[in-house]
Amino acid sequence: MVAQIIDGKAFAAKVRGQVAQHVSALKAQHNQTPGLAVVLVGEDPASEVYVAAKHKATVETGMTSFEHKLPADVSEADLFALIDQLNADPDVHGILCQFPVPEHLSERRVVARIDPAKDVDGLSVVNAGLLASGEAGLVPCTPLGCLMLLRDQVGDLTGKDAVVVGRSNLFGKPMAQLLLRDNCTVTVAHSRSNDLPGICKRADILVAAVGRAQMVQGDWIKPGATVIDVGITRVPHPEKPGKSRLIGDVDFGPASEVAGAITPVPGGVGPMTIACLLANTLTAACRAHGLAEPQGLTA
Ligand SMILES: Nc1nc2c(c(=O)[nH]1)N[C@@H](CN(C=O)c1ccc(C(=O)N[C@@H](CCC(=O)O)C(=O)O)cc1)CN2
Repeated sequence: MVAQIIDGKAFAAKVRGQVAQHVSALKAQHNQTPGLAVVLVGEDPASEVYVAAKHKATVETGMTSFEHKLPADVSEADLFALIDQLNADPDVHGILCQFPVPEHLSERRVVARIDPAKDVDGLSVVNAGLLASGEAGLVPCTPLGCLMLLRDQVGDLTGKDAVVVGRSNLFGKPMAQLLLRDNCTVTVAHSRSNDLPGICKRADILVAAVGRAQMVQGDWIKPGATVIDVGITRVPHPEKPGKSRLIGDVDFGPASEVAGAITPVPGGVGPMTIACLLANTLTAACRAHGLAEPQGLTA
């Protein structure tokens, strides 16, 4: 079997197009423009690239982008003062602080300071609780993107055996909640699970987010399974000295000979993260103005 390659880049472009259409209607019918504020602390090169990509995508979909760059040694008090100001700003519907933050700051405390209704990363305890209790909140962007790819690829997920490898608050736990909400039978496994290969081999849907490059082997995969690879590790390029390339948590070559469908790295899950951030910002703006939420762009 040769797996179908799931084109996350193309799907993300489709989602961004849908967001842009809704934004245009929101402006025309209600004179409202969704606004996203991104806070970057310090000068981490990868974070600067992601923040620039978020700004570009926000503007391209017709939303307002507010960028705030703070020095690496900013105090927690000064960062919180900015977040408080953004929480109170009616033109700002979504707020996020790009991670990682410098060591003297706590990601948990930063997220907790953001108004849950504007927490478009969906990482606050309030939004995690809403997701776990099946209520409407804001869902973390990468799991939401994976769910959209799975619904598009598989159709109805009811009754499928889904295995999520990884148990982080950022990804594994919300991914498991979303799959459960779509009626999958969900197992959350991790690097210390007994017989990880055997657990993975039961999965109709295998989501790998363990954070170890190429850990999931081809012979761990059930023939015909749908495999979603969330890992992104930058490694030296084997053939181009001085260059690097990205690899996932799944050993792609052997896995794609067994799976029915698989996301590549890059070009799979990654682009969905920013597309879903825009979708969440639109959802937050609609809720703030008491308007109907966009269909198909939420969980
Ligand atoms: N506050 C947040 N911080 C971080 C998040 C997040 O969701 N919220 N996620 C990551 C970084 N990230 C977005 O912020 C992100 C990561 C990867 C991609 C992406 O499109 N990756 C491409 C490859 C890009 C490349 O060539 O380097 C892919 O996988 O195809 C988008 C966004 C950490 N911080």
